Amino acid sequence: MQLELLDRIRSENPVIFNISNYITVQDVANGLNSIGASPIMPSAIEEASEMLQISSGAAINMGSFRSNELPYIEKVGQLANDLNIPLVLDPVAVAMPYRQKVVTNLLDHIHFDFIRGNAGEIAALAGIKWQAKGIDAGDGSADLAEVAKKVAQRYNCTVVLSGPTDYISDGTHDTTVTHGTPLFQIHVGSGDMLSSFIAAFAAVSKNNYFEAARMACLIFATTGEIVANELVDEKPGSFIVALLDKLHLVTTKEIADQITMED
Ligand SMILES: Nc1ncnc2c1ncn2[C@@H]1O[C@H](COP(=O)(O)OP(=O)(O)O)[C@@H](O)[C@H]1O
Ligand SMILES: Cc1ncsc1CCOP(=O)(O)O
Ligand SMILES: [Mg+2]
Repeated sequence: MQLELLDRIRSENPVIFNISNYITVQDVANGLNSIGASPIMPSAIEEASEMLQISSGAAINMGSFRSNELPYIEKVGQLANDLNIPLVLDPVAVAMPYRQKVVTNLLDHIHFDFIRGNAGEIAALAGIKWQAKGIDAGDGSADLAEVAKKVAQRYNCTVVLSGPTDYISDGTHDTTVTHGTPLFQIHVGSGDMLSSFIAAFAAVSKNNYFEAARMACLIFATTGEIVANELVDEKPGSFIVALLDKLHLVTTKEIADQITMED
């Protein structure tokens, strides 16, 4: 288990390029900054290349794209592939038909090293029956480990299917992260933060993308769990402030003390 990837993010301070949604862009920027990475969120197609050349990871979030931004999104994806920059896709609400068409088209042209979504989103990409609900996971009875594995094999990438348990698969290896807190669900942007964290962990992982995904999930969820244990009531506003503070301060020893032998 490479908890030291957290220390490496803090010492290397990798630039992480993001196409964010406009709802949670500030959480993503502050989250990356808190953990020790350096976020950048450009929007002009003319500067995509020069911005990617200074970046060590990239995350594309499909939460609020406009159709006229699709050429920019494709260009960023292609450039990240050309430059060998680890690339994460967050297919927000992809069970909706128009988004499904756009995202599957993107996946046909660009190689994403990671796809991170909730159960509703990853089940939609797997073509498995599931009652998705907009940006939320929704309901269903599929075997989530199998759902993650199917998408990983279909797109030759590492998949993180997040939720109360995070399922991680690269199509060959599978693992889970069982830490976290339900408070993540009452803060819009938790999933978006996790997707950009995966890019930051991948940036310092020396191409061990399965471990990067596992450590991003474990460190994010465990930090949230530590914060939730210190909150007296269910307070979404206090949670995000305390989470950003703790992401900055948490040590690998605190994480190691919080997790169990099976992790
Ligand atoms: N009920 C829960 N208990 C513990 N952790 C959770 C719970 N729901 C979500 N998480 C955590 O919240 C983070 C965001 O995941 P998720 O809520 O699935 O994404 P999204 O916001 O895209 O739906 C992940 O780190 C996940 O482990
Ligand atoms: C509310 C909303 N609408 C489109 S994207 C978005 C934010 C999604 O954030 P997350 O997937 O992290 O909950
Ligand atoms: Mg989401």
